[in-house]
Amino acid sequence: MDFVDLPAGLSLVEEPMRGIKVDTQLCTGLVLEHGAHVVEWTPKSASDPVLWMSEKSDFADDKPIRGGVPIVYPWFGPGRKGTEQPGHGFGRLAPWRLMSAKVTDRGAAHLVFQMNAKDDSLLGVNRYPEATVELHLSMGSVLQMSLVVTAREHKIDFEEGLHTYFTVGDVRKIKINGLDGEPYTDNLTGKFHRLEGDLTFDAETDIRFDTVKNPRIVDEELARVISIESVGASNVVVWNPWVDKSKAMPDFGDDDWPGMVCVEVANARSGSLVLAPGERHVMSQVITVREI
Ligand SMILES: O=P(O)(O)OC[C@H]1O[C@H](O)[C@H](O)[C@@H](O)[C@@H]1O
Repeated sequence: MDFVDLPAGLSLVEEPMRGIKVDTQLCTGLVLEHGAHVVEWTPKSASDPVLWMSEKSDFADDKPIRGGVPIVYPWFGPGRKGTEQPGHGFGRLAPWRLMSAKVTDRGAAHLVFQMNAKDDSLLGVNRYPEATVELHLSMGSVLQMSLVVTAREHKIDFEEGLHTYFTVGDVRKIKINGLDGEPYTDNLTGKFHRLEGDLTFDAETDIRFDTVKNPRIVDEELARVISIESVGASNVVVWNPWVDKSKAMPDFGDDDWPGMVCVEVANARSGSLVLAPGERHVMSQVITVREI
C-alpha cells in the first residue's frame, strides 16, 4: 500500500483496519489488507447492502472477520483430515499487500492484492512460500473476484473458497435456484442427497454441492435476485447457522441469522486442487444484483 499510488475514487483508511475505501460513480466498497477482505460492496443502484457484515465482528490481526467475503485458503473448514487449524486456513488471517490499484473512466475499481510472502510471523509457520496467492478484484456495478494461486518450486495440494455473506430480507422466505438436480453433502449429517427444485431454508443449513452450476438468490422481500457466477470452482457451499449456532458464535448476533446467507464458491474436499511447480489456477466469481 505504501508503494501504490491511489487514483481518484480510492482512499486509504485505517479503521476498522487498514484498507482501501472505494467510492466511484458505480459503487462504494471497502477492502482490508487483513485477509484481502472485501467488507463492503454496494452498487449505487442498490437500496440495501449486498454483502452482510456482523456488527459484532472482530477486527484484529489474529481473528477472522465475520461477514463480507472471507478468503478460504489453503484448507476449507478443518480441512480434509478434519484437524487443520486455523479453521478455513490462514488466508483470511494473513496480511495481504496491495500490488496495483486502478479506476476505469466508468468508475470500476481494479485492485490486486498478494498474500504477504514475507510475513509468516503471524501464525509462526512458514507456509506462504509454497505458492503465490493473489486476489484480483473488480468493483463496479458488478463485483468480480478471482483467487489466483501459482505453485512455486514444489507441487501443492489445497482447498479454497470465496466465502461470501449475502444480506437477505429473511432467509426463511428466500429461495436459491439454479441448483435443481445437483448432488450435495449435508455437512451436519455427512449424508449425500440430490436437490429437487429450489433450495429453501427451515433449519440450520450447511451443505456442499458438487456442481459447476451457478446459484441465484431470489429475494422477494428485498425485491432482488443476486446471481453468483463462477469459473474454476467445483463446489458451492450454502450456510445459515440458524438459532443455536448463532448463539454459540461470539462474533455473530443472536438474532442476526434471518438476515444473511452464505453462498460460497469453492474447491473443497473431493474438489481440492493439485498444482505442479509453476502451474496456476484461477477461481472466479462474478456477483450481479438485479431488481425484481
Ligand atoms: O465460523 P467460520 O470458521 O467462519 O465458518 C463458518 C461456516 O463456514 C462454512 O460455511 C462451513 O461449511 C461451515 O461449517 C462453517 O460453520
